[in-house]
Amino acid sequence: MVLEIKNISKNFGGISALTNVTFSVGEGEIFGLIGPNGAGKTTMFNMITNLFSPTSGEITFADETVTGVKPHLITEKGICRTFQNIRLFPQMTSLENVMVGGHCRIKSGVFSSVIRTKAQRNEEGRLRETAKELLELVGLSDEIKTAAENLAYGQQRRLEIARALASNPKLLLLDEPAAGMNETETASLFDLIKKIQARGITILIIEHDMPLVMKLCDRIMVLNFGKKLAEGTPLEIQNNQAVIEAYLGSEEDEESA
Ligand SMILES: Nc1ncnc2c1ncn2[C@@H]1O[C@H](COP(=O)(O)OP(=O)(O)OP(=O)(O)O)[C@@H](O)[C@H]1O
Repeated sequence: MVLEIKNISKNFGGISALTNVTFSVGEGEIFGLIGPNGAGKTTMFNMITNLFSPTSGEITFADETVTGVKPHLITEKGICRTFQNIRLFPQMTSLENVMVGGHCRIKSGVFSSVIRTKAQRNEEGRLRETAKELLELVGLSDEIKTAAENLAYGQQRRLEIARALASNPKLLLLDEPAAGMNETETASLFDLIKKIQARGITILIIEHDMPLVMKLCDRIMVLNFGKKLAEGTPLEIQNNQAVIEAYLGSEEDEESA
């Protein structure tokens, strides 16, 4: 297993955002994390990337404990994420945004950056080539010089994925990548995520677009009120009575609200 989550709990003051959640993700899998609003999905991503530390429990990545490891070191170990709210540098070009994402793989230090040694220029050249290749992968080859703020919404989401890939992750966490996308954009997102999987990258995805989740994921875990409600293949999840009730319940709540 690439990622093992063991009995993770997280309390924010009096709120139990996660309670004793255990699951694992196998190498090369696309694993879906679903559940009603406020179920604890983003909190789980924040635990894995150690943006917040868990109240209790353990997380291992490639058989190594990563609980308590600083976020930038987590990236170095090979875990990278995108955020629910797009976090690009708006005035930088697409190419520059992706190059920033690859910066953690640069070895040259401050001194060589200042005097721009040959080694440093070579490294920057490699970074630029990788960034171009990733922009091609996500379908943004024609927008290399476009400032991120001038890209269409769906393009910005794909740029975020390219930037995350620039850190050369083994595990990619995608937080609602289809949010705000139209049907055509969602269809091309599906193809993109499959291409990323074909590169041998394991994917953990939070997504509310159920048709996309069911088509895309190898396995799915459902969270409800911070607890694991169910885990299984898309077919098992669709036929799980507790899951059906949790979703119908939340829809009825929304209707009566
Ligand atoms: N930093 C925080 N401080 C206090 N409470 C928090 C914090 N982050 C999350 N929570 C609470 O933890 C619970 C789970 O939130 P979380 O954002 O993980 O849910 P989610 O499943 O990702 O929801 P959504 O689908 O709406 O994004 C919620 O009750 C939320 O208010």
